Amino acid sequence: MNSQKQGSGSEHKKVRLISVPFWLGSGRAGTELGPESIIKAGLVRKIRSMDIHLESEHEVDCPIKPFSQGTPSKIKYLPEVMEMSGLVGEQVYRAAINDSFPLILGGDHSVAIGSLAGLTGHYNNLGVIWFDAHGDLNTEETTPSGNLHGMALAVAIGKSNFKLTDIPGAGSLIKKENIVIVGARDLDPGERELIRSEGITVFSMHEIDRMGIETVVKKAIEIAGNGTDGIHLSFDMDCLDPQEAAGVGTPVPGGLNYREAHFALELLSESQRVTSMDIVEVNPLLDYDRRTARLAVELASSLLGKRIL
Ligand SMILES: NC(=[NH2+])NCCC[C@H](N)C(=O)O
Ligand SMILES: [Mn+2]
Ligand SMILES: [Mn+2]
Repeated sequence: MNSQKQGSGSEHKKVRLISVPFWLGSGRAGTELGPESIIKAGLVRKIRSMDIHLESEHEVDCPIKPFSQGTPSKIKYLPEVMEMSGLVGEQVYRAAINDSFPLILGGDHSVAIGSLAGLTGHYNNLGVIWFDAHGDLNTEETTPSGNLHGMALAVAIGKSNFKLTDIPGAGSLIKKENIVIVGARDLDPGERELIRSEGITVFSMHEIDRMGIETVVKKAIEIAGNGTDGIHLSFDMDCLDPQEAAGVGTPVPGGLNYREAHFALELLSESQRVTSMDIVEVNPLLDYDRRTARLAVELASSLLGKRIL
């Protein structure tokens, strides 16, 4: 179903919101409330106040209650994650072929497997920028937790036994040279090894401290945008410092501050190369006063073109 497309990502006139209330990839309930929380924090109002057509809102009817307990494995809830990914992929694919900008609200970061399944059905060669405190590059062998959100990128590039291409409707795997991780500061030993052996580009917090967020994001756009049909931005809210975004399942100190995050998204918006976005890991149960969800709304509007002046 490859209807190859050169995505310009220019002024995203049409946005399709795809809510994915799902937590089974994270081993901890709460992220299934993320989409509702982000919408209650004013996302729809914000988008409508900008010069953007909010074309439609979909809620993906994904499994909330586990059904795979009868098949114990080291990897938790694999059948549920696969079902969710197929359903999300279908919606994301439909948005993309309709020339809409898919804005996917997670859910834990395993929902990105669904986004990428749908997007690769449409784009032959997609770049991916992955904002995250983590690498999400564990495999069945290296995962310390068995949680699939910590494996999502490995799935996307085909390094785990469970591969993106196992999802019905997915196109090809994401090429490792087209992905860039930004904001990492908590990598497991197996992830470090994989990053080294595969030569995956990671701009950790160390590089952000050293070069500044502007240089890092410009380099990330160059790498993920080089020869690709578009860039998928997968934004794990835990890339932010827990002082800004406490409502995430796996907070790690020393993350991006408020202005760095906004500036990063403004630069990505200006580049006109981003063709889709996920916002994941918002867990309102761990939040204060919906602060993390409100921040997600502001960051999404920066990406969609909101400017101070
Ligand atoms: N998307 C996330 N928040 N991932 C957290 C992953 C944590 C840890 N590296 C794991 O594999 O379990
Ligand atoms: Mn993540
Ligand atoms: Mn993370």
